[in-house]
Amino acid sequence: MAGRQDEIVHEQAVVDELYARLDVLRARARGRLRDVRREGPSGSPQNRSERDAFATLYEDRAAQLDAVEDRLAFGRLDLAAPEPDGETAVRYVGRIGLTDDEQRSLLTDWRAPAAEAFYRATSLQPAGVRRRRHLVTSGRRVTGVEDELLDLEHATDDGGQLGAASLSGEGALLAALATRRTGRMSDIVATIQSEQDRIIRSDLGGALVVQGGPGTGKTAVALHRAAYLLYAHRRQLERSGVLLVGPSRSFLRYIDQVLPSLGETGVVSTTLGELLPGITATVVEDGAVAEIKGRLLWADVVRRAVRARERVPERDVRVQLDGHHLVIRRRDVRDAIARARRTHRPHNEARTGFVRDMLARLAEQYQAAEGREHTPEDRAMVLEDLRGMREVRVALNLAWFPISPKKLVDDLLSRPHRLAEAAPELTDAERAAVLRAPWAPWTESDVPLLDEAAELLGDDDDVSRAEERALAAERAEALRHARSVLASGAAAGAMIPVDAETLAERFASGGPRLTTAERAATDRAWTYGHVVVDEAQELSPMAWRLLARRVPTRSMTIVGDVAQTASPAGARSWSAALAPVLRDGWRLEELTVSYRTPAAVADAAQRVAKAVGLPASPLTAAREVPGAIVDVEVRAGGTADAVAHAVAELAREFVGADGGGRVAVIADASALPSLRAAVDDALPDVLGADEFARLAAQRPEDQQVTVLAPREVKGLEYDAVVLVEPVDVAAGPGGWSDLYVAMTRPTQRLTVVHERALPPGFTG
Ligand SMILES: Nc1ncnc2c1ncn2[C@@H]1O[C@H](COP(=O)(O)OP(=O)(O)OP(=O)(O)O)[C@@H](O)[C@H]1O
Repeated sequence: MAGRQDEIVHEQAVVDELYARLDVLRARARGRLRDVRREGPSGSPQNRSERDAFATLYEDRAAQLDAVEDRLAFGRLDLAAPEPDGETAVRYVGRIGLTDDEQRSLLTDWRAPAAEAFYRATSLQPAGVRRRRHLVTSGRRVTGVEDELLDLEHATDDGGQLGAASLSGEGALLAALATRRTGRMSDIVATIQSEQDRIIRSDLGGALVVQGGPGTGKTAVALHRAAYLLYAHRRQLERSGVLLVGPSRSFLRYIDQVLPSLGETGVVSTTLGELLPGITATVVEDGAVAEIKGRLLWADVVRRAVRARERVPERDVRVQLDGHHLVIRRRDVRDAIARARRTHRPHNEARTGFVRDMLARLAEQYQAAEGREHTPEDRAMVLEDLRGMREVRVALNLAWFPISPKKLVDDLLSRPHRLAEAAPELTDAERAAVLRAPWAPWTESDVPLLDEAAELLGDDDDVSRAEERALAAERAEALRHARSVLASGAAAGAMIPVDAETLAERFASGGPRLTTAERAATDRAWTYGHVVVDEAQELSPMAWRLLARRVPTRSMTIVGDVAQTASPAGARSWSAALAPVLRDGWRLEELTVSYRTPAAVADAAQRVAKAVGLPASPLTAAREVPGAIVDVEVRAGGTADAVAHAVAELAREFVGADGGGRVAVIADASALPSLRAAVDDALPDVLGADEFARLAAQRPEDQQVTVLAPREVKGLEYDAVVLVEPVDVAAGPGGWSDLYVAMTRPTQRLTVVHERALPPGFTG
């Protein structure tokens, strides 16, 4: 024991030194920020924008250094041989890389190649590692060390354990898994397992699908991969950005601390419903309608709907200019439409050419009617007159109607004749299911249709194009300037890795605040360097089309579980879901260890999945928790009381007054109101009025005790779950998948309350 205590004292000294260095760097970044701000708003606009740009860099750096306080250093590698450069054979691994003023490495960033062995080395393949040490810390204090000896030849009897176990840093891992849930996901950087690390560090190129059962760390891995890719491919990704698509706002909130704690803030996180600027689609739609709207055939439907706005009139239209009769001839319109279509430009943009063509034909008729050759000035005037004539405008609009994506899709979904014309492949019943009132609120499955429409229509906005050209010129100028600033060494003192392009963008954006993420989030057609999709099994074929457009390189990380698919529009097989957009251009990785659920819960969920034919991946639980399943069978009508009693007891056991600990009741949506009332009745007696008042005052997203439907707990987790009448959950909109999701939410305890028989497999 004394040996171990000595080790802790030794590591404390190292950790103290690392925090001291962190404090120095923080003070420096703040000092520089103060200096820049002190200069005030004087000087030329160029100087001001330069100062703003540097201020942002220092702010970012200060924020990054603040974010890494918790568990700054968590690992140590003792290497078998001195490294080639003669540096020390001991390497510390932490949240970020730190060097001293002479650029000697003090701490290795977990994402650096030099840290890889910390996650991957095993006693069979030690990769030069003799000992791997996990540092257990609380605040800045080292409270323990956990050693694994990997290179058995050099093993000494120093209390370390053999690294043959399949879990690395088992003690640290199990401790992390057993801690109370806070309602926010935390990073797993200190305990990433080797099968997870392989995925996190997988190449940037191409699409990577990560399939894994519930609780295998898919979300955690996806987030750490985003942080890794931003580190390993910073130049490429910082400017194009990374997009993270999650299933709901509450899910995004659940994960929103992970990337900042890894020092990364540049990821655009969104749901599909909020992906298009100017649209917030939060209405939950009936699954059957979502399925119809998610079918790929809508690509053709929307295309036809656009084409329907380019149409030859039923008859020629006669107009008069200065007493001369002119005819908007059907055949001219047909020719002009054909010619405009041949440009393959979006509808609203191609319209300009169509109108110009038609006006030119009318101007020719006018010249013929006048019987004299027009000078260029005459011609310009005639064209101007024609353009100003109301009848001409109306006739040309009818032939080629300028229309916004919203209007096009709204018309399509609210006007039976438009839908019938554009979607002949749907049955009458399907069309009736899809039709809704004009300007009804947008739903999530409308978003891919709106995006499809926006692609085909384009934005008829000459102004924005002109602005873009001006911006490009401004950027080029800023780049020239940034290069000269860098050459002058002005950024060197900042100790901030910055290249000319990044600096130029900061200069050119005219202000300090416009990050890549912000610019990307407001530009519908932005193409990202990488896209991460979580709960990807829920996406419809049309949603995949939309996402593929966001990343022309197809560099994607797609994580999900086809056994948890609740939406009828979603996927039951990755091949089927991805073939239309990726063909076979994707690679598959599987995660098989459940870190969340206790073994008994994971086993029960697997048995049910197998019994009902869900495509569940193999799943081994990382840990046993005694008494993890509690079966409460009640007489008819006794459910609400039993649930209330169970929740109250679990709240007493798991919920802390410090805000830690989460308990959820999960039931079919129809049962929620009565269960909520029963729980609210029971809690004060068991917990006391004060504790109940504290819980009742919590905001919905922070509630430590909640009553929810399966779709609301997707991707989330709780210390304890009360699952109510499993057969009813399975009969709900998400079917057996909903039950599978509900069963696999707890980290410690699953209490099942039921009046009717449990589903097949539940009890083994
Ligand atoms: N290597 C690890 N170290 C510590 N905790 C881990 C590790 N891997 C996963 N976890 C924890 O396990 C839990 C489940 O992880 P996560 O939510 O990423 O799983 P998932 O596969 O996305 O689950 P679901 O399919 O239910 O959405 C989380 O609390 C996560 O922090």
